[in-house]
Amino acid sequence: MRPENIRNFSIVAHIDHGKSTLADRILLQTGAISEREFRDQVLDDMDLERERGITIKARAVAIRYQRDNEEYELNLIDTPGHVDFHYEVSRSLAACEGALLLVDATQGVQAQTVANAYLALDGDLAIIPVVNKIDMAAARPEEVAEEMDSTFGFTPEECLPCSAKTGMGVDRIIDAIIEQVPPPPGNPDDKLRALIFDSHFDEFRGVIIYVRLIDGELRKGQRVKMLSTNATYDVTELGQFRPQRRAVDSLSAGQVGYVIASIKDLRDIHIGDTVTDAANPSADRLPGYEEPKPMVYCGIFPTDNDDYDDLRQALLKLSLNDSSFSFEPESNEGLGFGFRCGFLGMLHMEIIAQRLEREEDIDLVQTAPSVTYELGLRDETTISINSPDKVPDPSTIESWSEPIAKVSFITPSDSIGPIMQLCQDRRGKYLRTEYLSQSRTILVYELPLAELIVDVYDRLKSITRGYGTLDYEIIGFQKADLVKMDVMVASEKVDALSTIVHREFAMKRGRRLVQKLKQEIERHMFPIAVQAAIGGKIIARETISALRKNVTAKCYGGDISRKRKLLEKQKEGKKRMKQFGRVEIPQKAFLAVLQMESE
Ligand SMILES: Nc1nc2c(ncn2[C@@H]2O[C@H](COP(=O)(O)OP(=O)(O)OP(=O)(O)O)[C@@H](O)[C@H]2O)c(=O)[nH]1
Repeated sequence: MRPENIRNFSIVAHIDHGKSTLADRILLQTGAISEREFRDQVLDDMDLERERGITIKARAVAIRYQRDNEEYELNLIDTPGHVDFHYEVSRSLAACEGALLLVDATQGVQAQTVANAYLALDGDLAIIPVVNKIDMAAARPEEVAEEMDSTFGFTPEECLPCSAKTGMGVDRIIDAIIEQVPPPPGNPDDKLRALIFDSHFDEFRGVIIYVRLIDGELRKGQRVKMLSTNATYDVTELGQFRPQRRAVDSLSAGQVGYVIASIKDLRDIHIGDTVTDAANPSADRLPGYEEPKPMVYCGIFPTDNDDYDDLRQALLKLSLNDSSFSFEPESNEGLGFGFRCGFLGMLHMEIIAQRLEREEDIDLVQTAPSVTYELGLRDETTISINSPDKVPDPSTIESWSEPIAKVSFITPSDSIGPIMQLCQDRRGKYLRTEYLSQSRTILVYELPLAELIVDVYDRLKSITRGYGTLDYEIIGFQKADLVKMDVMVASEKVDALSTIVHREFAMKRGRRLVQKLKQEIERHMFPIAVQAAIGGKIIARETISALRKNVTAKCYGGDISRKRKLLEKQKEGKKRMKQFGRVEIPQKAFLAVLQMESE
């Protein structure tokens, strides 16, 4: 295929604005899939994605399309739409020359519409604005076109109206792709340079990498070299998804396709790397991308410790297909053996936890999320920690830094007050307000990531009755007055209950924590002091008074079977108790604290 007849494009949109439906509709209208296949959304091929309506992994489909006696190849590169997956969007966009910016005519411009539009603009892509769902009674296409004008400067005439559901307006979109997206620039006669923009692990074929050829030609059987690692591989198969996998003998400059080369481990592949010919290599590396680091951590423990090995296997399998997910063994006095897992964000965490429970059938205990902190030590070294038990002796710590997110809220204007209050309560720093239209506003704040992940998203939804959306990016680390808060039960320090808190909130949180523990720990034969402390100084205290608990006391009368049942139940309960000095702490108490939301 000549580069002049190739168009590489993506669809970017806020969640649920109809990206997958439009993608499928384009495939249907160009004859790539049948009416029946259209009904089973082909681009989202993971069950879980379909259920949540979120496209997680980027995929590419090559469409052959005939117009005016010319054959075109339209490569549609799919992108995820959620906040946690920005980096996947930008790496998919790096393989494109154009993007459809899709907006729901009933919802208007939302937080991820703005974020994705900027990613496309940063990548110098031709943007075609599309207003979708015009078949709906609640559609307000004129108003939404106005928002596109005030936010991005697209005139109402430039915005193409369509209904991905009925197919109305979709032909015009296909024409616009051919007319407005520039053909790929590369040279088929130059040395091979191909960009790896995605990869996934196939149980049967091993690693499958997705490439966009910039220059030259890639052939079956060719020995290729990865420029960042110098590793070489023989291409055993290459081809395109149309949308089924179809092998070809060669791909040339401008084309998009997949490569299979007996690569065993996803970790051998660097997304953003340049593939070249091993015998005749190009020296020029394409601009790559930096892999995102996990920012949000939580502990995942099997409810039943016998499931530990199964859980480890399951995590390993997941990490094979998702290089941004990490895990390492962790043990906790209260919860036993488990893993500390790292995620890009809250949604990423939720998806992985759900997948584990559903696909692997393992009951899990998940602790409250925390973030990565950077600690400057007195010996002038810096360490990163992602869990309170890794905090060194306080006397060695010079400073604490925490990740800061720039958060953009798009909200109905009448909710601005409560959202500003929410951000202030969460140590937020106000940046600016922009007006999107008469009734909707963009509000921008800096918030510590640790505060953002607690409940800001849920609170936004309830404040705005579901109409508010947010998007964030990590802008760096900032110094903060953080401390490690310890918990003592009957004078014994319980490491598993330590947390990292801002000094300003330590008192309040400490008080809540000891109250909670008081409720969860049963009375013993002696009084028990429950204390929260910072660096040896007690900041909160509760006392559990002494009482001899007799669970059968209420069962007067002769009902021996009921008595026995109660005693057995009590025995079972005991199994999940941990002894700390003279005190038994139930697993429930650890969870109550580890899952407690900070306020
Ligand atoms: N009435 C109407 N509904 C539509 C239209 N396009 C999409 N939808 C519906 O809107 C919902 C979301 O559509 P999707 O295509 O899954 O949205 P998406 O943007 O791919 O969502 P993510 O994968 O979560 O990013 C689905 O229920 C679609 O059936 C349209 O033009 N008209």
